Amino acid sequence: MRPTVGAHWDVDNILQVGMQSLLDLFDDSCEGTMAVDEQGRIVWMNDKYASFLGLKNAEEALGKPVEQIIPNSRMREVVTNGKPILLDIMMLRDQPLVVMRIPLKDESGRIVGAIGFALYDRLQRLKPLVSKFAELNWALANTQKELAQLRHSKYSISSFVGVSPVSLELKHRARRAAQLDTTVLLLGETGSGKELLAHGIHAASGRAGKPFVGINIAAVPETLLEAEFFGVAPGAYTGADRKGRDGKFKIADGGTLFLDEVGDMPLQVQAKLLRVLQEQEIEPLGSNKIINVDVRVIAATSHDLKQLVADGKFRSDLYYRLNVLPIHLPPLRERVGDLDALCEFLLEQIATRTGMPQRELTPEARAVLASYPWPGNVRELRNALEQAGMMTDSLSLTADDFAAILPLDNPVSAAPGIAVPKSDLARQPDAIPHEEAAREDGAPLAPGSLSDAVAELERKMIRSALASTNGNKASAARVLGISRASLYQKIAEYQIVSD
Ligand SMILES: Nc1ncnc2c1ncn2[C@@H]1O[C@H](COP(=O)(O)OP(=O)(O)OP(=O)(O)O)[C@@H](O)[C@H]1O
Repeated sequence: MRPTVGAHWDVDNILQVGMQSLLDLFDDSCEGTMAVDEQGRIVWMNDKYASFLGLKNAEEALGKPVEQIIPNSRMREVVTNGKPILLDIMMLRDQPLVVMRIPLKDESGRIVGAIGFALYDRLQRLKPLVSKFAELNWALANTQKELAQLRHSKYSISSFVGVSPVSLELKHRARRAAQLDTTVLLLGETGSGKELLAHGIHAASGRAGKPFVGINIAAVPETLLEAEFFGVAPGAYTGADRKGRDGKFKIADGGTLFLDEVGDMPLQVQAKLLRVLQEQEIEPLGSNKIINVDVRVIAATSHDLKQLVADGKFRSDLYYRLNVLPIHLPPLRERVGDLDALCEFLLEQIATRTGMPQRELTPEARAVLASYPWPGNVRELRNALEQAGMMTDSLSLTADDFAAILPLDNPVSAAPGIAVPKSDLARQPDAIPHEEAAREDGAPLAPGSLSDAVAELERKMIRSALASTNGNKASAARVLGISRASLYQKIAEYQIVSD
């Protein structure tokens, strides 16, 4: 027995009357009203809403699936889960509508449909809310557009500057690779243009309109790599990842995923990558749902992958899977015929970026550059040109300008795994020779905490290593004898600015 209120009212009555009054109120104050059945088909609509929607009359909408008449409608959601949406803003015909949707249930509680109310002309009191919504919508659309632009390739194959026969052949191979939708493996020393070429291949491929997503495997801590690749399901973790997030494979869906420094991938992740390459499906962490993806992989490495396979550090099955279409990028010293074109291009780029006048090279300077082994390849060449330009006001860069920059007497070893000459370290303003750091002369060190001193030493060593490898982190990590992941961590920790 339900409790009664007063003499003539019982609770059921109050609810019924209350509901009727509420519906009347909404019907009266809302311009648009409509109802759907349990299948999401429109069963009723008022004439005002019909005319707002551009229909001749309400009958035109009857019996149609709601989305056919109102594309953004969430009425079906309400019918499916039985939960009301009491206040929502919906864009319709480029206009914001304040809407309310309520499920309709029969006496047994079964959902039989839903009713919706929309306000559009009389929004005066809700104006601040609606303007805020419009602002946020606009900002979101802009950000999405920017992101999409960023994810599109910045370069084409012709951005790879090179006129020597070997470069022309390389670009020819890249163009062919672009037409085939297979995995590509780019092999070459650091700074030789692997990433640039990967962008170019993507841009020349049928996937050009879709995202180009890059990931530097060496820069991601091992523990985060799987999440970075495959994503995280909502609720799998607490904290920032609580809501879940897409992995790079999902983001690159339809486009190209560039796996830089693939040789640095831990064995456990290699097994998972192999599966994705074979099946074209991923399983986000913490979910047991398989998601299909359509991604073309371009992998790159400066390591000898075959050697890594022989050493048991790289899976041979993954190696064969990646090595379908290998492209070898020769080091700069093997294509000196490109130097003039490259210098001209880089000097122009530097001038544009720095706002300084564009420099030229004297014939002697060209000869000096041609005789240098360029272990850091084009990246090192650009740094050398920029440094030389900063040291003189003259429009011409001479051999002397480079003498102070390039260690000609003591060339850096050309192979990856660079041995940095001491002269190199000493030339850097921050460098501290080992002798000084050790203070074998017994001179007292300034007092202070040991950890501060160690941090300072680390900072200086990292700066020196980066400077002597022209900002190449892979080589700098090797010089320092630490993993690349820890170098990246320390760079972030000490806020060291590097290329
Ligand atoms: N042929 C080229 N023409 C123009 N710019 C080039 C060329 N090769 C390399 N570069 C430039 O040199 C820099 C290094 O190139 P990139 O990052 O592609 O090398 P990488 O081989 O991927 O190096 P890493 O192995 O260190 O990642 C970039 O700024 C790139 O634009």
